[in-house]
Amino acid sequence: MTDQHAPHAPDARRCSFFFDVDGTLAELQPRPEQVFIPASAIDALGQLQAAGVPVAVVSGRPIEQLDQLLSPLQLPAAGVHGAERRHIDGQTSLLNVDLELMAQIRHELADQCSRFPGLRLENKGIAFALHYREAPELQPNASALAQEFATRYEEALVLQPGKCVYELKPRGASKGEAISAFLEEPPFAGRLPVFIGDDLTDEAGFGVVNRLGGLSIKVGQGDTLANWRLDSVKDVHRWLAEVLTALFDPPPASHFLQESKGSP
Ligand SMILES: O=P(O)(O)OC[C@H]1O[C@H](O[C@H]2O[C@H](CO)[C@@H](O)[C@H](O)[C@H]2O)[C@H](O)[C@@H](O)[C@@H]1O
Repeated sequence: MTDQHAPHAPDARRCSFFFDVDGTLAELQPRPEQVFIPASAIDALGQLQAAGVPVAVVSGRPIEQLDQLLSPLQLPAAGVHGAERRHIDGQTSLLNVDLELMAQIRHELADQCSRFPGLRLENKGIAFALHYREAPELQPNASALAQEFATRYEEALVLQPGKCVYELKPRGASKGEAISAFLEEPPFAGRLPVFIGDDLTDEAGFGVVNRLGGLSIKVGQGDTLANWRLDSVKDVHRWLAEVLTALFDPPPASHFLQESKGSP
């Protein structure tokens, strides 16, 4: 990683923007249900969209939750790490998932998790997250349990480590695939992709964006495929404000974006 700053916020008229949510648009919180996106950031995203700039959110959360977090804005969205995708026309595509098997897995996981008070099971219907943020001492147990289920149900599930969480996502779900698919469709197609994310699940998106010569931006520390870096969620919000300023006024220099080097 270098300290080199990006020269300018990109020209939004030429870009398609993809934003991760937790740790990027929203500060992390002890519990998933405590998360919120500041109204100013929602407003900024709405202004971009209203100006005809394609904007989508790409998250590990289900789209239903993304709509609540972004209310009153409703954006094209990829949820559950790309397993669900809502297009610009409001139609949603879903990965083919065996719902009966997922219900059985949920049952078994809930049963296993009850052995570890403090370990929180987030049930997303077609994916599961084992959160240990509030009980860090349970990290090895969460890891072992997630690994056991990923192995036992390898035809259906893939282990996705995250921040104080081990997620079991449906096989085939990928943020990279979701961003690729958006970029094949109007209004995203033919524009420079910009993707901002903070976590391991975002690396697949960074890879896709890099191959297309776009702007990949990692929030915070850690090895990454991303070419640029922002230090914090607050810097994401400031950078977003810069993008808007550059869209409506002459572009100012960016003081927040730093070039990043290193692989995950
Ligand atoms: O892809 P994202 O939008 O970044 O979502 C990733 C996961 O975020 C949530 O978990 C994380 O954020 C929580 C709230 O800040 C935090 O408590 C937890 O430790 C983090 O792992 C969410 O609960 C997951 O469903 C998302 O997949």
